[in-house]
Formats: sequence, structure tokens, C-alpha cells
Amino acid sequence: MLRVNGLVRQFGDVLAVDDVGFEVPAGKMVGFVGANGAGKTTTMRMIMGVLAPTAGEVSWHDQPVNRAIRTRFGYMPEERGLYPKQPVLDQLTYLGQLHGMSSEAARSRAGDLLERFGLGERTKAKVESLSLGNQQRAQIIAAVLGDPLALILDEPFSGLDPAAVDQMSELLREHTATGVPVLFSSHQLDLVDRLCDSIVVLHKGRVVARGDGEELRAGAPLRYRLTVDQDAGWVRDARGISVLDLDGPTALVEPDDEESAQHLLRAALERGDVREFARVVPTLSEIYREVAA
Ligand SMILES: Nc1ncnc2c1ncn2[C@@H]1O[C@H](COP(=O)(O)OP(=O)(O)OP(=O)(O)O)[C@@H](O)[C@H]1O
Repeated sequence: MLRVNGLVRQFGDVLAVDDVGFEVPAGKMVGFVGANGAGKTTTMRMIMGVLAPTAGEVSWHDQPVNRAIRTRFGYMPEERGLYPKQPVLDQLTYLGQLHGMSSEAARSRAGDLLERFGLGERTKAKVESLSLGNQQRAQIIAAVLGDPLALILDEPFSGLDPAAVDQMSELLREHTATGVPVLFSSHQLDLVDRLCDSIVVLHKGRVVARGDGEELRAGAPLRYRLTVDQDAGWVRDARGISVLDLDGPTALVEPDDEESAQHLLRAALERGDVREFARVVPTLSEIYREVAA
């Protein structure tokens, strides 16, 4: 398990990361979300040792992480790492060697992955001649070469088309299936919701929420959408009900409790037909907006 504990990073007057702590358990995929400037990249750089923390620590299996362990982490940095002018397979082979693979093993594994992701014909192409999405695929391949102990990926899915997102998430899942912890940052909240076992929300350098989607939703307010067969204006006077939105026969309401919700449903049925009465579960984007507000 990878753990960060009390991480702080100050840049002059800017407190970019302020007492950040969370865990990435073995075999789990954790999404790291937060607005631009929230401190995600700075945290990931400290995990990788690219940047020294002002305070706090990063541990691997409850021991402070050291350089030997870090070289076995797969990392996709924000600034990306591939040289534009070098052929993609040569470069991946070199990076695999840096992770301790033999030249043959690295070339063969990188070649297989390039083939798998539709780049089998482009192995001799310079990185700069690949489309942005294909460069991104190559970057992800670079991060997973060499059987990484953990994966730390800064926005690995940005700029990928939906098919590539599926391919890359499958690749990451193959790693979590063997116990590798994966931390990735993203602004694509629907994707994070779909892929991750749990989520860490960073806001202005601090962790403001964390947990799996269900845990985060558990703290969300109780909301229902009611659609009746005529104007729903009467719900404004219903007991224990706050109306958030009213549009003809449809009302979005926040009952004080479940009993008020059921009371509202009975009142609606007494007036006529009910077309819909449904609990409104917030999306991760909505939860994120609320915790970051
Ligand atoms: N080398 C640096 N020198 C000074 N300030 C920095 C440096 N790196 C980051 N910062 C500041 O730290 C804060 C956090 O930035 P960081 O890049 O970690 O955020 P982020 O969550 O990754 O944002 P984004 O989603 O835009 O990538 C920002 O205010 C940023 O300007």
C-alpha cells in the first residue's frame, strides 16, 4: 500500500499542498480530482521524489519510500517524459532498461504493447510525428513498462478518444488485478466515477473529501424528483419539503427526511396520477462542486 501522510509543500508564499493524507491500497484505483491549481501535480511529484516535501512523508508498505522503491514506480509526469525527436520503440526500450529490464525484454514488451494499441506500424516513428492521442498511449506504455510496483499517473486520460480511454483503463485494470495500487489525476469526473474504487478530492491544497462513490454520495442531501399529471405548484406548501426547482408538472425537492418524502408522494397520489417519483442521486461532478464550493 502507498500512503501519503501530512504532506505539505510551500512555494514562497503559496501553500500548494497543505497537510495532505490518503492511501492507495494494493490493487485499488484511486482518482485524484480537484480544480486547476488544487495541488494534485505537486502531490504526485512529492510521491515520486521529484520535489521535496516541506513536511510530511510518503510510505510504501509502512516504510518511508526510498529511491530504490521509487525507481520501480511507474510515473506519467504532467510535463510528459518522451523525447519528441526519438523513435518511439527505441525510447520505450531505453526507459524499460532504466526500470531494470534487459534491452531484449524491454523491446519485446514495448513492441507488444505498441502493437496492442494500434501502433505496431509506427514503432520507428519519432514521437513528435504521432498524433497527440498516440503520444499519450506511448506515455502510458512508458509508465507501465518494467512491472511497476505502483502507478502514479498525472492526467493519463486527457486528450484520449473514448476507445483509447477504454483500452488504457483495461491496461490499468490488468495492473490493479495483480495488486498494483494506481493513483491517477483527472478532470474527467464521469470517468473517475466509472473507473475508480475510491476518490480523493483536493481543494486549495487540502483534502476536502475522500471515499468511494457510495460513501461520498451518502453525505449528499436527500433529493427527489416528482412528476405529476398537472401543475405541481402545490408542492411549495407541502410539509417538510424545500422546492429546489419547479417546472410545470415536475418538481425537484429536498425533503427534511424520508417521512416527508413519503408524505409528499401520498399527497401527490391523492391529487391524481404520479408519473415519476425518484430519488435523485448526485453525480460525482455535483458532489465535487458542492465540496469545492
Ligand atoms: N514550481 C512551482 N513554483 C511555484 N509555484 C508552484 C510551482 N508548482 C506549482 N505551484 C503552485 O502550486 C499550486 C498547485 O499547483 P499544481 O500544479 O500542483 O495543481 P494541480 O492540481 O495539478 O493543477 P492542474 O489541474 O491545473 O494541473 C498552484 O498555485 C501553482 O501555481
